[in-house]
Amino acid sequence: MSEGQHKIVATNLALSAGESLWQACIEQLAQELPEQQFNTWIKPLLAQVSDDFTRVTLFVANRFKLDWVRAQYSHRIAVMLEKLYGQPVHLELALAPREAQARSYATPASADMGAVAEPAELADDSASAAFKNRLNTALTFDTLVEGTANRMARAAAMHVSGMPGQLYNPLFIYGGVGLGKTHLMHAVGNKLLADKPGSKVLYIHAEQFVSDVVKAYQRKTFDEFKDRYHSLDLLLIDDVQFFANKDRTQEEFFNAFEALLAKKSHIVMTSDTYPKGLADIHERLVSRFDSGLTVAIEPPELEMRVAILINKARAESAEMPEEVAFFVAKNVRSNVRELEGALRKILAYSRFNQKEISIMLAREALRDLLSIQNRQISVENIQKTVADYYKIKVADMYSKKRPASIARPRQIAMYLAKELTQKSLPEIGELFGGRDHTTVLHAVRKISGERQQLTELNQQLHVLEQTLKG
Ligand SMILES: Nc1ncnc2c1ncn2[C@@H]1O[C@H](COP(=O)(O)OP(=O)(O)OP(=O)(O)O)[C@@H](O)[C@H]1O
Repeated sequence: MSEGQHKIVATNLALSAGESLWQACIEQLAQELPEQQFNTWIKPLLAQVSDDFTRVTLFVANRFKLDWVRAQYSHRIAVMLEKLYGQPVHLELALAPREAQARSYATPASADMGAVAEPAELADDSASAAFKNRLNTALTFDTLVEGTANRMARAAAMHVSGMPGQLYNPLFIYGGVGLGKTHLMHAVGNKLLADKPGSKVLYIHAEQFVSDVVKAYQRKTFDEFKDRYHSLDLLLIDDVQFFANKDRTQEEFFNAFEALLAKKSHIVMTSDTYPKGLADIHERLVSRFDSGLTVAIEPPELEMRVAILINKARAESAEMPEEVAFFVAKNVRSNVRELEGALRKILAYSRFNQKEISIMLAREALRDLLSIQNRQISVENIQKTVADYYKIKVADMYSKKRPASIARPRQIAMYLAKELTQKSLPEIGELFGGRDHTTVLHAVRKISGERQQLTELNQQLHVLEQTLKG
C-alpha cells in the first residue's frame, strides 16, 4: 500500500455505517480468537470503509505488524467481512499515518505500538485456544427464524443439543451458501453449554482443522492434537468439503471421528453438498458422514425471508414495515446473508438520511443490488451453465440425442428456462433445437414434480439457480 493512500483517513466516507460493519467484524473476531491475539493484533486496527462498503482499508502501526496481520489474519477478516456484508469486500492493509495513530491507537498496553510480541509465541494458537470453544454466543436457536426451509435441520439440531451422543450421530447438514448452516451449528453448541456448562465443545472451520493438522505434523505434536480433538463432547465442524484432496487431514479426521463416536461424543458437520456429492474425499469417510442423519437446509421461502428481515431489523432496534419487508424479500431471494446485506444497507441509508424506512427508501438504498437482480438471465446462459454442471456439451442442448445422460440435463435446462426467463413454451422449444412446446411442457412438469420428491435433484437445482442469479 502506498503512502498516497494515507489521505483516505482524512476523507469522511460513510463513517457510521462503515464503523458498524467493522464493529460487527471485530466483535466476531473477539469471540473467535484467543484474547491475547485479539488485543495485540486486531483491536488496534483502524478501519476505513468505502461508502459502497466494497473496500475496507485497515491501517496498521508499523511494517512488522502489517506483514504479520496480512499473513495471519487478512484472509480471515476478508471472509468475515464478506459474510457480514453479504458480498465480496476488497481488503487492503496500509501503514497508518502518524496523526491517525495518535488519534486511534489509544488502546491498552497490549496494543502498544512499540511492544511487539514474538510471532512464534503468538502464532501458536493451538495451545492457548485449546479450551476455547470458538462459539459465537449470538448464534442461538432463539435468533434463528424457523420455516419450511430449515424445519427438519433445526429439529434434528435441537434434538442433538438436548441429547448429544445418541440419535443422529453424526448430524450432517448441507445446503447452499448463507442459508444458516453455521448459525445452526453454533446454536447446538450454545444450547448444550447452557444446559450442561461443563461440556467440552469445539466449533471449528474445516480449514482451521487442516491447519491444525499441518501444525501438528510440522511440530510433531500429534499427541496434543489428539488430546485436543479426541476428548471433546461435541465437535462442530463447518464446511467439510474443504477436506477435498487433503489426505493427511482426512486420515486424522477419520481417527478423530472414530474416537469421538466410540465414546458417544457427538459430531455435527456442514457442507455445501450431501455426502455422496463430495468430491475428492475418501469413500470410507463419505460413508461415515452419511451414517447418522443427513439433512438439507433449503433457501428460505418468501414468508420466512420476510420474518427474518423483520426480526433482524428489530434486533438492530429498527422497525421494518411488513410491506417493505415483502418488497425486499421478493427482490432478494438467494440466501439469508444477502438479505442481511440488504437490510444493513437500508438501515444505514435510513440513518444517514434520517428518513423512515419505506419502499421508496429501500428501492433507493438497494439500487445497485436491484439492477443486478433484474439482469436478464438468457436461455443460452442457462444451457451453458447446465451443460457445464452435468459435464455434457452445450450442443447437446439442441441435439436430437436421447440417452438419459443428455436428455435429463436438457429437461432441467428447459425447466430453468421456464422458471427464470420470461420466454414462452414455444420460444423455449425453438431455442432447444426447434422442439415442440409440448416437449417443453412435459419437461417442466416432470422436473418440477420430481423436485418435490427428490432432495438431491432439488439441491442441484438450487446450485444451478444460485449460479445463474450470480
Ligand atoms: N433462519 C435464519 N434466521 C435468522 N438468521 C439466519 C437464518 N439463516 C441464516 N441466518 C443468518 O444468515 C447469515 C448466514 O448464515 P450462515 O453463516 O449460518 O450460513 P452458512 O449456511 O453457514 O453459509 P456458508 O456456507 O457460506 O458459510 C448469518 O448471519 C446467520 O445468522
